[in-house]
Amino acid sequence: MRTSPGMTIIGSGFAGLCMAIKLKEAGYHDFVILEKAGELGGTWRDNTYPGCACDVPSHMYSFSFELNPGWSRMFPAQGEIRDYMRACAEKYGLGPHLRFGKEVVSLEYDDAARDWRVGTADGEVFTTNAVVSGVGALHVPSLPEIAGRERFRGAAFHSAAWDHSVDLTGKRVAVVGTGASAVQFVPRIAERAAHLTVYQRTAPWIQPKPDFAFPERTKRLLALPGAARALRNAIYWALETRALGFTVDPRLMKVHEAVALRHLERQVPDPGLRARLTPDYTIGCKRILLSDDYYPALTRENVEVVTDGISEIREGSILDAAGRETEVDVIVYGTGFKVVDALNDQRITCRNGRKIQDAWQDGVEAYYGVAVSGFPNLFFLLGPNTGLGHNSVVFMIESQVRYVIECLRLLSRTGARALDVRPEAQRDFNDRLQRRLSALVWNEGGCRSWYLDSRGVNRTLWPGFTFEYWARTRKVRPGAYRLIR
Ligand SMILES: Cc1cc2nc3c(=O)[nH]c(=O)nc-3n(C[C@H](O)[C@H](O)[C@H](O)COP(=O)(O)OP(=O)(O)OC[C@H]3O[C@@H](n4cnc5c(N)ncnc54)[C@H](O)[C@@H]3O)c2cc1C
Repeated sequence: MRTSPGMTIIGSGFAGLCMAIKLKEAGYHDFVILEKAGELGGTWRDNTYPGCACDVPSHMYSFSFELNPGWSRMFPAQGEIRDYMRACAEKYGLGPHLRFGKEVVSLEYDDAARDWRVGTADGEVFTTNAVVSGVGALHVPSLPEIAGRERFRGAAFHSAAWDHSVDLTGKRVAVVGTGASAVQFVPRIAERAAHLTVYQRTAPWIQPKPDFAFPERTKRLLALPGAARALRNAIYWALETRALGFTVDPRLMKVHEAVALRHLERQVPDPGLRARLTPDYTIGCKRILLSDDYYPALTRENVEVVTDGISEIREGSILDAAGRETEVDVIVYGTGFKVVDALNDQRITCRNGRKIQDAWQDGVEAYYGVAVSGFPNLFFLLGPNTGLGHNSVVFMIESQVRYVIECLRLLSRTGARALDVRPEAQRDFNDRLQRRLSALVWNEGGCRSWYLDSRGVNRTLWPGFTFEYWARTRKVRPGAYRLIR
């Protein structure tokens, strides 16, 4: 079957939904949203593990044009965010545009027709003038390469595919990994399991989480004209100050380090355990986590932290590198995700003569994270170097969506059919970006994190303040693009 929408959006997370809403507002109604899953929501649909919540305050982790005075708490839980996204889709009438169960597997540019052919796994082809990729970076679970993993006979699952049919009450549970997800679900498991063994490879930096439920009175106040906006602005600027340490002077990260160490000291009285939980790398080089209940969970009598590494998984046990064998009934992998750099995960072939993966053989890059030279009218949301370590990515998504709409307006104004960013504009932008990044915390002291690619280059984060990105993407510089008629 062949369909010809003017525009195709891939993914129905925050990025895809925002693009769709703003397209409609700008008067473009001829578009589809292709989503591989059976419903919308991206991250907040897939991750249903106990305790799953956002670490950006609710009033900032939402659309600026769709404020929600009714957020129940400072840091929203997964279900509330998913419901917010569903409500947005409903309010802005996205239903007729959404196509579920449509996994995009190929993007082929027809240079003569100036069209993209978007192929889905079930054989449908959408011929479209422009494509916006909102595929997200963190939705392919990563399972560790551990000898014997397949031999384990008990229940075993990844946090992003939580098996709710497995009752952990009274079980001997092992958690592998201590990243952002594990820090949220470990306290919940610890309450129920007979015994919990947490296998930690790298200790995360953790700061207090100023979370609380908003009293009804506060919600009523926030519903007054301008109140929710004022709170959002206050949160925005508070979060931006965190960028001073990330981006201006890494020495400022010492303040963050002191806060985190004090938190650890307060919550973990045992010096031996504390030593094992103290990170040995610069704070900020990996995402700083927020939690008030993770450390207390690790001090429980039924919880043990193993830092020796896992050498083997057996039918009913885990053997650690110190030679200790621990019998377990269930293994939960909190081992994060295979980071999908834009379309560079080999799951989607994308070509205009040459493949996009070949264009990226020296590293994934784009112009402002949005456009890649040689691939006209293909736009990325949260593309290369536009992720954040300090503020809400929804802010970046909104900036990028506005930029894409500006690109479409440029096409309408000039009568061109497509635009292609000039290679020199992309080169110049990325050279400056990487020069700036090389001096910052993510490259300090041999720090390794998923922010860096296999060559140790940061292709993930925006190295500055988010308002700087917002200001620089407000207008499209026509000189940066080649217009194709
Ligand atoms: C557990 C977890 C917790 C997080 N917590 C935070 C947090 O606290 N703060 C924060 O700022 N960020 C957090 N993030 C990052 C989060 O992913 C982003 O904040 C945001 O949700 C990204 O939105 P997105 O629309 O770009 O991607 P996603 O939400 O990942 O949505 C992408 C969508 O595209 C679909 N898709 C992918 N490939 C295809 C394809 N080939 N064809 C069709 N559809 C496709 C996916 O199914 C998905 O629905 C978290 C991520 C995870 C996994």
